[in-house]
Amino acid sequence: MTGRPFAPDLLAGKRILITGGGTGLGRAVARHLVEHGAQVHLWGRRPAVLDEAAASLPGSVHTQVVDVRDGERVDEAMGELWDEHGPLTGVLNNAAANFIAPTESLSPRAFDAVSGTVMKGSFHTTHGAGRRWIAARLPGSVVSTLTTWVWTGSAYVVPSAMGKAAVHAMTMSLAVEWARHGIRLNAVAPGPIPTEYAWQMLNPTGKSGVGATQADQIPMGRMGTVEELANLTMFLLSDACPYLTGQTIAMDGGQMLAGPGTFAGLAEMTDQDWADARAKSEAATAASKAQRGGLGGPH
Ligand SMILES: CCCCCCC/C=C/C(=O)SCCNC(=O)CCNC(=O)[C@H](O)C(C)(C)COP(=O)(O)OP(=O)(O)OC[C@H]1O[C@@H](n2cnc3c(N)ncnc32)[C@H](O)[C@@H]1OP(=O)(O)O
Ligand SMILES: NC(=O)C1=CN([C@@H]2O[C@H](COP(=O)(O)OP(=O)(O)OC[C@H]3O[C@@H](n4cnc5c(N)ncnc54)[C@H](OP(=O)(O)O)[C@@H]3O)[C@@H](O)[C@H]2O)C=CC1
Repeated sequence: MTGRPFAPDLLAGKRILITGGGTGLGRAVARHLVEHGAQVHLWGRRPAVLDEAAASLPGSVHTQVVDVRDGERVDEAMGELWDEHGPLTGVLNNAAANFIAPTESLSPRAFDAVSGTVMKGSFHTTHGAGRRWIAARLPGSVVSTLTTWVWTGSAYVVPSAMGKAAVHAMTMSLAVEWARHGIRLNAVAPGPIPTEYAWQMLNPTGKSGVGATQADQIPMGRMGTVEELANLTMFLLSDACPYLTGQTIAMDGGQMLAGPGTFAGLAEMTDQDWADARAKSEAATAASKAQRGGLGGPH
C-alpha cells in the first residue's frame, strides 16, 4: 500500500545510530535504512538480540551493548563508534521502556526505569553525537520516536508520557541552539503499530485493550505500519528538507484529534440517522423562530 517512494540511494553515505534497534520498530526501520544505502549501528542491552538483528539485516550493521541511561557508557560507546567507523550523520532515539500501571502504585525505581530510559537515554545519546558534530564542524540529524502523549498526556503511563514530553522539549530547544552548527532535531509521534514487547507492556491482558492500542476509534480505521514509520523517519534523516527542524510530526491516522470530546463518533451515523437528526434540530429551530416575533434570521 505504502510502496517505496524513495530512491534506493536516498541514504548513501549516511551513518545512522538506532538506540533500541534490536527489536520492534527500531529493527524494522533499520532494515529500511540499510536498504536505502545507510550504514547502521544498533544499540541495546541484550547482546544476543542485537547480534540476531544485525545478522538478519542485509547490509552494513554494527552493534554495541549500551544501556542508554548510563551517560558515561553512552559517551564511551559513542567514542568507540566514531574512532572505529567514522562520524555519524544521524541518530534515531528509539529506545524506550513502558508499562501500564496505576500511577499511585509506582515505586521510585519503576518511575526511573521508564522515564530515565526515555528522557536521560535520549539526552545522553543526542549529547554524545551533538558535541562531536560541533567539535568536528559536521552537520547532523537527530530524530526521536515519541508519542502523541506529548500533546495529550496519558493516564496509566505517566512516566512514559513525562519522558516523551521532555524529549519533545529537547527537540524544540536544541533545534534552536544547534541550528548554527547545522544540526537538526525532529521527532515522530506514531499512533499504535503493534510490536511484540510493546504490546506485552501496554496490552497484556484481555481487559487492557482500550483506545490507545485499538484501531476501532482511529479515523482511518487501522493501525499504522512499519513502512509508514520508516518512510517518515528516512525523510527526516535524509537531505530532502534541510530547512525542517524542531518539529514533532504526528503519524496516527487522526487518532489524537478524534478524542471523546469531539464528534468523531458521528462517523457511525447512517443517512437515515442524519435525516432524523436534521429533522429534530430543524423542528427546534422552527419553535425558536415562532417565538422571535419577526426578529432574527440572516440579514
Ligand atoms: C497513542 C499511541 C498508542 C501507543 C503508544 C505507545 C507509546 C510508547 C510505547 C513504548 O514505549 S513500548 C516499549 C516497551 N518496551 C519496553 O518496555 C522495553 C524495555 N522494558 C524493560 O526493560 C522492562 O520491561 C522494564 C520493567 C520497563 C524495565 O526493566 P528494568 O530491568 O530496567 O527494571 P526492573 O528492575 O525490572 O523494574 C524496575 C522497577 O519497575 C517495577 N515494575 C516493573 N514492571 C512493573 C509493572 N508492570 N508495574 C509496576 N511496576 C513495575 C519493578 O518492580 C521495579 O521496581 P522496584 O520493585 O524495584 O521498586
Ligand atoms: N509500538 C508502538 O505502537 C509505538 C511505539 N512508539 C515508540 O517506538 C519506539 C520503539 O518501540 P517498540 O519497537 O514498539 O518497542 P520495543 O520494546 O520492541 O523496543 C524498545 C527497544 O529499546 C531497547 N531498550 C530499552 N531500554 C533500554 C536501555 N536502557 N538502553 C538501551 N536500549 C534499551 C530495548 O532493547 P533491550 O531491552 O535489549 O535493551 C528494545 O530494543 C519506542 O520509543 C516507543 O515508545 C511510539 C508510538 C507507538
